[in-house]
Amino acid sequence: MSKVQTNKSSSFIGILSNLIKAAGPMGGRLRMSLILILLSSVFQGAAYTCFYPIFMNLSKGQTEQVWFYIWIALGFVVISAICRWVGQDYDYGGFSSKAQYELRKRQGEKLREMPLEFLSNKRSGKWSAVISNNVDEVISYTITVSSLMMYGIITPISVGLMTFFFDWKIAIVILILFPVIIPLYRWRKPAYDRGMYYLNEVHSELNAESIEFIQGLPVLKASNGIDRIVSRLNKSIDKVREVQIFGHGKGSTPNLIITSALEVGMIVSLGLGILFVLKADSNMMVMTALMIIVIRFSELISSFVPMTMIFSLMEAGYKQITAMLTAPVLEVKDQQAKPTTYGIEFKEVDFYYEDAKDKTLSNINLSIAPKSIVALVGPSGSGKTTLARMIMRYADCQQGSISIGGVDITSLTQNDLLSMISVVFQEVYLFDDTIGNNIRMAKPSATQEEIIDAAKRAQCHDFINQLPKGYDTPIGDMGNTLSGGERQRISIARALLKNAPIVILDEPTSSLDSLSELAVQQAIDELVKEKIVIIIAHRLSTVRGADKICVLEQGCIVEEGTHETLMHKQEKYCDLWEAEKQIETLF
Ligand SMILES: Nc1ncnc2c1ncn2[C@@H]1O[C@H](COP(=O)(O)OP(=O)(O)OP(=O)(O)O)[C@@H](O)[C@H]1O
Repeated sequence: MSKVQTNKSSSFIGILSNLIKAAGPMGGRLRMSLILILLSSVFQGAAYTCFYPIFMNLSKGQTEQVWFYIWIALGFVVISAICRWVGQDYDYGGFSSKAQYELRKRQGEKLREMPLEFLSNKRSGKWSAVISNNVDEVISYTITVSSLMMYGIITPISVGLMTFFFDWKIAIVILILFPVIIPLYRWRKPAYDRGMYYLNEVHSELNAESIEFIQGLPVLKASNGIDRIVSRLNKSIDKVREVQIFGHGKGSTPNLIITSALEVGMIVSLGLGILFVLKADSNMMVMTALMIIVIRFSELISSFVPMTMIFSLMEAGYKQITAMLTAPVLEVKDQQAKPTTYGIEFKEVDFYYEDAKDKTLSNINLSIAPKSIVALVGPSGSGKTTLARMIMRYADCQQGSISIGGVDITSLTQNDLLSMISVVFQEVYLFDDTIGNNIRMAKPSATQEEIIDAAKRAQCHDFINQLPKGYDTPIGDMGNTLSGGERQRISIARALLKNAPIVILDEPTSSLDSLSELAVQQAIDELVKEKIVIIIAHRLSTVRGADKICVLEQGCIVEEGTHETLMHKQEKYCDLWEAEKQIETLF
């Protein structure tokens, strides 16, 4: 995730303008709602200000004037209420939900454009937190929080300013409060922002760890590896606790200081008011009105302080959303049409993962002829999977180029590029849908006959037919009753339906028993007919017949050729082959 500026704090107006930006196409409606709520708080202030003439005229016994100002006050209250109702229509009129919907759609599109490298396990937890939690924080509460803040600050300021019409000394007494609150608020805001930013970060991390933990639970239980992951999860939970304790410690004291300063300020206001009355500089009735107003303000202003922290939380969420929406995407440079031939060419390719210290692939030069089978072999971590992923533009290489049919893959749209490639992974992901729809995913327009044909060729038609609802059986209803081999054959049926000219096989049979392996191998044989095949293999015996075998070591291709030529050379490949034979004789 790109770095978020934690040191730069926005002003109140700056945050509002960011929230308006986050609302996207609903931003105009939000701006109007905020203006209406601002007007509502000003008219509320005007209604309070009417207390002065009401009380002044009451003391003079001028009943008509009293009624006149009561009606004016009522008028202001009604206007204030109308502005508030229309303003809050942003929430109850469904605009806020629409803004969330649009923002999440924008994020979904962004995810599609991001390099797959950005969607690795660790980050997917972060992105899921941004899409679910941050969008909710930033959009759902904008009106509620902004209203409380405006009524807490704009209403008292308006009363203070309007009081000048009646008694300038009392007006100054009211406005004295604000030079106290505003610097205190400005002093604390960067710390609140930082606290909320870190809270956001540790929540995202916790989200990522929880997802990984839940998804990996069956494997973890089986492999006795649960303690290690639980300790990672616990570490994330501890971090959240630490940040919360730190935040509460840092936040509570200044909050208490601000709230106490306000209370003292109000008592000072009243004291000064009484002093003016005693010195006969001010009217007793103006003083009575001031007391009512100040008591009412204490409620309004006290809600302002906690709201500032929620505002910081919203700002932190906004920064995460912005970081996501501005994350780098896979750009299509000099867009070109999809090629008609599919030979693959790596030219002097260097690649390193964002967080890696060394190159993962170094100076890769590789030609894969149309309709040929190329096997990638080598020790674990040598870069086989990374090399194969580069063909799908998992991420862009930092040096060199990769082309298909003479067209640089960076000149192809993602749809065009991915339409040419089928991948069969070791781990099969089946979506929470019916078996038929899981196969159809590869070609949404496919007819039922095409799906059945693909399933037959992938050796899975018979077991699907035996299920109570056949192809309409929901995957979710089956729990874990599908075997690894059956899941793998469904994924091969998907690839067969897609009928892409390039097939990448990422050790699809390595975790299967020999019976399943045989069925899956038959399905693979059907899939790879007349295709370019790139196969990542641990067991050399499975790729003996490949047209080209590339041996990788520390990100470099150190040998390439057929099985026979490499055996003849008696170097790296030959050593790996001999080692494999020795292991086989042990079992
Ligand atoms: N998403 C990633 N971010 C950072 N480093 C990664 C990532 N994926 C792989 N690596 C690192 O890149 C190197 C090559 O990994 P890769 O998976 O390509 O090797 P491999 O030969 O396919 O290994 P294996 O046979 O164990 O699957 C390893 O050091 C690995 O830790």
